[in-house]
Amino acid sequence: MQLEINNLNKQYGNGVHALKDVSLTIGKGMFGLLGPNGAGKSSLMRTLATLQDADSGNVRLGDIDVLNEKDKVRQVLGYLPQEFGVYPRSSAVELLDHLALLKGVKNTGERKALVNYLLQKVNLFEHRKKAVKSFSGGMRQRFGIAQCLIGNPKLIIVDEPTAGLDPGERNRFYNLLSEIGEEAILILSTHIVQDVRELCTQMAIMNKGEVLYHGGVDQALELIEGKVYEKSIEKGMLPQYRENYAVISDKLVGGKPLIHVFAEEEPANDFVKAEANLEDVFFAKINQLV
Ligand SMILES: Nc1ncnc2c1ncn2[C@@H]1O[C@H](COP(=O)(O)OP(=O)(O)OP(=O)(O)O)[C@@H](O)[C@H]1O
Repeated sequence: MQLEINNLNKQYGNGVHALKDVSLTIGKGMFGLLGPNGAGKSSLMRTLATLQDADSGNVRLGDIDVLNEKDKVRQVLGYLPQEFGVYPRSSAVELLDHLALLKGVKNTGERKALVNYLLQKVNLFEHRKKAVKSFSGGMRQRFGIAQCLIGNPKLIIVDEPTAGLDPGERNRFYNLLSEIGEEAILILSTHIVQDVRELCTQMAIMNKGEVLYHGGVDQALELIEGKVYEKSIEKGMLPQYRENYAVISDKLVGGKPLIHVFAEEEPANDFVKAEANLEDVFFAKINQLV
C-alpha cells in the first residue's frame, strides 16, 4: 500500500498559503517530514488525518480516496497530534479502554487483552493505574503511540512527537517508533533533524508550504557532499561571516561558534572541508543554495 499525495493546496482565511501544490509518494516504513515551524507540516498532517479539508488536489491511500472517503481512512489511521489535548484524570488503562471502545473494539475481553498488549508494547504497563495527567512528557508520548495503534492502523501519523523530550526519553521513543514503523506507513513530522537522521530512510523537506526535497536521506546528503566547509571563529565575527559566506549553520563548540558554510569551491581563510550532515542539507535547501 502507498500513500499518494497529488498537488495538494490549502489557503487559510487569513491569506496564508500553507500548502502549495504538495505532491509526495510515501511507501511502507518510516518517512520523515522535515521543516521549520510554520512550514505547513501540521496542515498536511491534519489533512491526511481527515481533520481538515484541502482546497484542491487529491490523496490516495491504496484504493481509498482520502479526501472524500474519510470514514474509510479513519478505520485504518493512527494519529498522534502535536497537541494531544487535555489530559484527563483517568488512568492509562481506563483511557485506553475507552478509546478502544470508541474505535469499535466492542468485546470486553478482547478490549482488555488489547489494552494490556498496548501498555506492554509502549512500556507503560507498570504505570497503567496512574493518571495520564501525572505522566512525564515521554510517558505521554508513549501513551499517545499506544492509542495510535488501536485497530492496527495502516497509516500512522505522528506530528512533532519528540519536541520537549529529554535525551533519554527521546531515545526510548525512537526505539518504539522504529519498531512500529516497519509494519505500516509511518509519517514522522518534525523540525528536529536528528529525528529524521536516526529513524528514516525516505524524507521530504518542506518550507513555506512547498516541498523542497523528496527522496532518500542518503541522496539528500549527496546533494551537498564535498561542498560544506567549517571553521571555528570568534564570537563577535559571526555577522561578518554571514555577510561574506553562505553560512548554513553555526553551533557553539567549546564556547566558540563553529560555522558550516556552503561553497562550490574551497573558500580561502582557513576553512576545512566538513563532513556534510542532514542539518546542512536542511539549511542549504531552505536557503535555496542547492
Ligand atoms: N487555522 C489556521 N488559520 C490560519 N493560519 C493557519 C492556521 N493553521 C496554520 N496556519 C498558518 O499556516 C502556516 C503553516 O502552519 P502549520 O501549523 O501547518 O506549520 P508547521 O510546519 O506544522 O509548523 P508548527 O510546527 O509551528 O506547527 C503557518 O504560517 C501558520 O501560521
